[in-house]
Amino acid sequence: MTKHGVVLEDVAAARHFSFPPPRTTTPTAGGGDSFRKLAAQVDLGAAVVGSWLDSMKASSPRHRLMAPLPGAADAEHDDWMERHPSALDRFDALAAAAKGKQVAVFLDYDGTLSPIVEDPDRAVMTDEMREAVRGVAARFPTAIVSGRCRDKVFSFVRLAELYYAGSHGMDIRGPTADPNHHGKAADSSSSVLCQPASEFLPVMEEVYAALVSRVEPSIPGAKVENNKFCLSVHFRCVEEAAWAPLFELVRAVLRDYPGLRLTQGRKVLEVRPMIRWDKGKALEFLLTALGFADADKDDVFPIYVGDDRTDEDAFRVLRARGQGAGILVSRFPKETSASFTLRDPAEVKDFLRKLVVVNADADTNNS
Ligand SMILES: O=P(O)(O)OC[C@H]1O[C@H](O[C@H]2O[C@H](CO)[C@@H](O)[C@H](O)[C@H]2O)[C@H](O)[C@@H](O)[C@@H]1O
Repeated sequence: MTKHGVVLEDVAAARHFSFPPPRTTTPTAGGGDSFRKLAAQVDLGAAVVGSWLDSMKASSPRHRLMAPLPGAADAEHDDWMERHPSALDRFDALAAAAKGKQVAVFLDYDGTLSPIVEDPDRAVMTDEMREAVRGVAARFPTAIVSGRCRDKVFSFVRLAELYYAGSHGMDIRGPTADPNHHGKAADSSSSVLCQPASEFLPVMEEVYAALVSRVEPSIPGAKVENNKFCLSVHFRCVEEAAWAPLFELVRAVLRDYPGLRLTQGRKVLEVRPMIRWDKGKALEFLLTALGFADADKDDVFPIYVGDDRTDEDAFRVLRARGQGAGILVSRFPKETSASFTLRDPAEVKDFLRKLVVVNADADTNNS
C-alpha cells in the first residue's frame, strides 16, 4: 500500500454469463461475493503509470491497441453476440421471464440515454427518449443511476417521477412527483435519501479546486467536472501525447488525500471517496427501498441498462442475485457481466418503448 492510497479497479474481474444469470453461492450484500471486483492498493510507480495509460487508451471502444487480423474482428463480434444477444432480438424471452414479477428499471445516463459527445455539458437527451422513459416510469419503478451529480442528471432528464442515484450511486433521491399524476407530489413514503459519502463533501470541494487550477491550465483540452461526491477529469479532447502528464498531475494532486481513489470511465479519470459503494450497492439499496430486499425471492425482475465500466458493478449484483437482466450498451465486444446487449441509445429507446407496449397488452388481456 502506498501512503497515497489510490486504488486501481480490476476490471478484468468481470466475466461472461448467459441468460438467465446463474446464482452465485454468496450474495453481494455486505460484501465478499466471488464476483466482487478486486480493488487493490497499488504503488504508483512507472509500471503502474504504464498500465493506467494502456487502460486510458482502451477506455474508448473505438480505440484498439492492435489492429485485428482480417476476418478476426467479425468472428470476435459473432462470438460475443452469441454470448450476449441483443435484448431486442430476445425480447420475447425476456418478457416471458419477467411475467408475474414486478419489473423495476435502472438506467445509466451517458452513453445509454444520450449519445457520447465531446462536451459533457451538451450530452442532452432527445424528447423521444424522454417520452420513452416517461412511459416506462408510468408502469414500473424507474431509476437513473449515473456518475453525474444528481442535480445535473436531473437537469438533463427532467422527469420528477423517477428515482435518481447520482455520483455513481452516492447520492440517491426518490421521486418528487407521482408517475401517474404528473406534477402532483409523491407521498413521503417514496422519498428516499442516501448519501453514504456525505462526510467527504469538503474534501471533494478542495480537490475539485486543486484539479481545476492545476490540470486545466496545463493540459489543453482537459476538463474537470464536479459531480459532488466524485470528480471527473475528462481527457476526450486531450492529445494522446498529453495523457501521461495528465495522469501524473492528477496523481500529484491526490498524493495529499489518502481517503480518495481513482477509477476510469469512458475517456475520463474519476476521483472518488474510498468507500465500499458503487452502482451495484446503489442498485441493492434501491431494490430494498422498493420492498425487494430479499435476493432469494423471485418476485422482482430488475432490468439494468448501462454502457460503462462502472455499470459492471450493477450487472454483477444482478448475476449474484440471479434476478432480472443486465443489458450492456455497446456495438463493440467488451468484457462484461451483462446478459444482453443493445447497440446504442437509439436501441435503448426502442427497448423501453417495447417494454411499455408489452405491459399495456398484458393489461388489456387481463381485463
Ligand atoms: O454513469 P454515467 O451516467 O454514464 O456517467 C458517467 C460519466 O458520463 C459523462 O462522461 C461521459 O460522457 C460525456 C458526454 O457524452 C463524454 O464527453 C465523456 O467522455 C464520457 O466519459 C460525465 O461527464 C461524467 O461526469 C460521468 O461520470
